[in-house]
Amino acid sequence: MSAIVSVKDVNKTYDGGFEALKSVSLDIDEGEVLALLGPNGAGKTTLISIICGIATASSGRVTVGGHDTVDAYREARKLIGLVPQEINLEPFETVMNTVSFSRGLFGKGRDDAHLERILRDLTLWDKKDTQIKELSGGMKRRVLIAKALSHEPKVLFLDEPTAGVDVELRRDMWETMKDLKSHGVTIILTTHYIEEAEMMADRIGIIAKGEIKLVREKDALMDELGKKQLVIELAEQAMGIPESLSDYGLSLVDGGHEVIYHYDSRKERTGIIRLLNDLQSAGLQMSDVRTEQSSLEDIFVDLTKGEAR
Ligand SMILES: Nc1ncnc2c1ncn2[C@@H]1O[C@H](COP(=O)(O)OP(=O)(O)OP(=O)(O)O)[C@@H](O)[C@H]1O
Repeated sequence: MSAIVSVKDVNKTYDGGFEALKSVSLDIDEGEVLALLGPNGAGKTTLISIICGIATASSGRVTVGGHDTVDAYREARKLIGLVPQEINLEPFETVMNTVSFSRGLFGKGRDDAHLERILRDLTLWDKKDTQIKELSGGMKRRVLIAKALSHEPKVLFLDEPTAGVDVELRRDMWETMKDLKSHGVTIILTTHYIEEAEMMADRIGIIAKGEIKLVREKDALMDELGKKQLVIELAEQAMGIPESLSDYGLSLVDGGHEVIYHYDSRKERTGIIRLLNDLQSAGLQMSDVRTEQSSLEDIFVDLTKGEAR
């Protein structure tokens, strides 16, 4: 896969001297879904705004489809669809006019079939002649997506697309995103919902205090940083860990009713079988065994500890 968006060493200092981005470099591959996670004020919107050419970087370079977002702004911008955080629609306009006007702004010729397809995909077709002011909040969000897709962009930026929407609509939005991905659209998504990143993303980027802390394949990230533990429930309360088991680094929890063993699931030998045998030899009877893995949320909290501002 080749990078469709390339961010090289971007810095952003706002008037007043606040450094919102510090040496940010990031390549986004064609067709992938990248989720950008970060606490409030981390710099996510600033980064998206710079890539979309709405804000200017203080230094560094961004290209989209090989076009420099400053020197070749128009070409770069044509490839991008942006779904902003805030709903900024004209209340008296109809859905269809809103979407077709947006297409026109990018100099694209009329294509009724394309607009119909987008509106149908987003279950807005029945509302095509309805004025924006008569739509629910969730429908307005979908209009924002339709608008962003009207000029057939290759890269779609979604800035917290499901903030404040109900569970059902959130699921609909996820379906929409999956559908767009299957049509080859590259998606960059900012979100506070870890579950959303876990569900949708191929790669996860974590940003805090204006710096990219890491960018990694989601599965690899969960494997690498997701600590695994084996929880062994004891049939009878134990008063302590027997001396013969001291090498395992076990902890006794739940008032002596559970033993916890941390292990690395990527190793060929996890030590689990040997431990279970040794527990038995030490006279500890087990009533149940389960494994637990830390979630993306645990990983995120670990990496951004104390970084919110
Ligand atoms: N126009 C501006 N002038 C000065 N400072 C700004 C401006 N826009 C943003 N900032 C500051 O830059 C930092 C990053 O803001 P940004 O909106 O990029 O964060 P974010 O990660 O998108 O946050 P959130 O999750 O709350 O939307 C914040 O401290 C913010 O106050």
